[in-house]
Amino acid sequence: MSKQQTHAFQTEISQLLDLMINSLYSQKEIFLRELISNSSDAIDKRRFEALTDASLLNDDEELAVTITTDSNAKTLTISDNGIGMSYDEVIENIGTIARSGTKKFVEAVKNSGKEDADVSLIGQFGVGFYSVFMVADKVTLTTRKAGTSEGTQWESDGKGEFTIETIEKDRVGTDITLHLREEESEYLEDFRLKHIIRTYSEHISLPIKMLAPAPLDEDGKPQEDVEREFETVNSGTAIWARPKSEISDQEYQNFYQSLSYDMEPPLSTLHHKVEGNMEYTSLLFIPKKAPFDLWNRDNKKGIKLYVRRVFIMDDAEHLLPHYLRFVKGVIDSQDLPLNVSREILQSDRDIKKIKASSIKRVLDELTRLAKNESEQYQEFWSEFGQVLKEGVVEDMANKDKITPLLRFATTQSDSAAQTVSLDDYIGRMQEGQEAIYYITAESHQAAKGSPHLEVFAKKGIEVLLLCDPVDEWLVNSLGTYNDKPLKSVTKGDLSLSDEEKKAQEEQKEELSSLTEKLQDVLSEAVKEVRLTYRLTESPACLVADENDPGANMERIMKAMGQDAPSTKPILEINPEHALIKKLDTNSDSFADWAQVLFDQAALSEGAQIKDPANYVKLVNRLLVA
Ligand SMILES: Nc1ncnc2c1ncn2[C@@H]1O[C@H](COP(=O)(O)OP(=O)(O)OP(=O)(O)O)[C@@H](O)[C@H]1O
Repeated sequence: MSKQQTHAFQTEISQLLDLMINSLYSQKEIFLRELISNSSDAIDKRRFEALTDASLLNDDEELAVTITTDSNAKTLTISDNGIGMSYDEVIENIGTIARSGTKKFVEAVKNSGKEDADVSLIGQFGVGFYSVFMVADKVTLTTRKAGTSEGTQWESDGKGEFTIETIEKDRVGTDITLHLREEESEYLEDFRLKHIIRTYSEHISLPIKMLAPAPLDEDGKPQEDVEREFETVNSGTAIWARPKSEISDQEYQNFYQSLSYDMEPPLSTLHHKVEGNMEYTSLLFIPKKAPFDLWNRDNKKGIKLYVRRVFIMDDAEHLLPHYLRFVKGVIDSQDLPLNVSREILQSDRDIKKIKASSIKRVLDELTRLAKNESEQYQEFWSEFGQVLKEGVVEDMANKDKITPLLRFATTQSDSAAQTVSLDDYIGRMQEGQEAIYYITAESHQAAKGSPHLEVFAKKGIEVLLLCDPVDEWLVNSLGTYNDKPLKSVTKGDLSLSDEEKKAQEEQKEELSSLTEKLQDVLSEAVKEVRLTYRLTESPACLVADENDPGANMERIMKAMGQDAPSTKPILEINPEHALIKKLDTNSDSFADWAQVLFDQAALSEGAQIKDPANYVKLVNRLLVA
């Protein structure tokens, strides 16, 4: 039974289409790349599904993308014999459900002033199909899903609505016909179309076909009565299968772009052919710039797996670990079976070996960059450092390789830029300094301003300033580096000389009634009150007990929606500070002073105080007094 319906586009898609039609003027030609890439994906899917259900593909059927034009009707048609779509899939994929990138794309286009940049965003945000409305005022899509007998037709002028109906269609696959706008007739010219295909889709490992020119007659004019044949326009060879020496930088870059939609050339290109027991080729790229979806944990695309040039899946997970998710590329195995499943991949020994070698290649390359091209490495670090840090936690086997690649902000410089390696730090350690000191905080500013650093500044000891969320896990996993333990400046005791210890013991005795009274008054908020020698300018600070997680970790756990055990901090007071010297345990306002001291210590760490209004009231009362 035929059904015809009219639907409104989802609001976000309408906004997107409005931008396509009215705001993007340059490089409109990329619509063709987008359609070819969708067709190629659809063909890959059909081939893949046919591996387990042979009825989905006839033996004699050549899988290809075909491009035809009709200059009278002013239409351009892109056809494929890929997997196709069912009626419901068309509704879902094209029109009603915006992809995750749609909203971001709309925002990015609105925010950017440059037209070129606008167009480059289309691929990155996965909104490719809609780019047809840059050149067409009406688009007709007909499709039939492999394994079904019914076709579907979708049509729209891109202005708010589309119609959809069931139709008869004799071939499996998808045809997309663009009714070109008056001013876009260049896309009817063979020469122009071939140029676009060669520019963007040269490496698609599928034939892209167009009608060959008609043979010429004796006068050199095209013969009109002979039937023209289809010819393949792209070279269609997989670039990774060619010898390295024959591939130009530009070719590598074009291929990288087709994988990543990144307009910049990659930072590094790693192309290896492995022979012997296990044969495979890997072509990996390290990008210069982070893509917008780097932090999307569901985004697993990065490395494409091929088996003897047949695309198997887009799934970086088994081929590279999560912390190298920014690497793009292809791995093509000679030995795996074509019908390899995700489950098999997970346990396959060869895949594990390929993964281990790929990790090694990427980390070796980063080590090389860090050593020889430090400026480039620094740029890499500012884009991907936070992600690479996850590797120390995630990949124990390679921890020793990753750790020297880490870069930190420290008290040595004013800037928040992460530029200091642990080797740099160790090279600058003071005589007798046993540990690598660090502080974790919510922001660089909070870390830098922490009173805990006062004594370190006085002694000239450098401290790592850590404020990325992953840092807490990082320092826990690191434990030590080159036999030097990593130590938080906010935890536990400072190691001291014997004389210092003696002097402190005496002072502790002297002030014991003060610390006891403070502890009494603040018993709900603190675990202990004790003297400190880590402060020079502040009256008090909070420290965590040696085995407690610490305030920053608790804050992060809460932000992640996890139950953090609430541990009480230790209040340390600076016996040399005028305020502490003036504290009078017998005064009526002692409890007020104690509370203000505690709140100030929390504030100076960048933490929030429980009752800000009460704090203000107390301070004012004390000021007036
Ligand atoms: N020729 C086609 N054959 C089968 N399905 C298609 C075809 N073209 C598009 N689709 C379906 O429509 C969806 C939307 O396509 P669109 O180009 O907007 O985004 P995408 O291709 O998913 O994103 P990206 O550009 O990041 O790959 C596709 O994911 C696919 O499911």
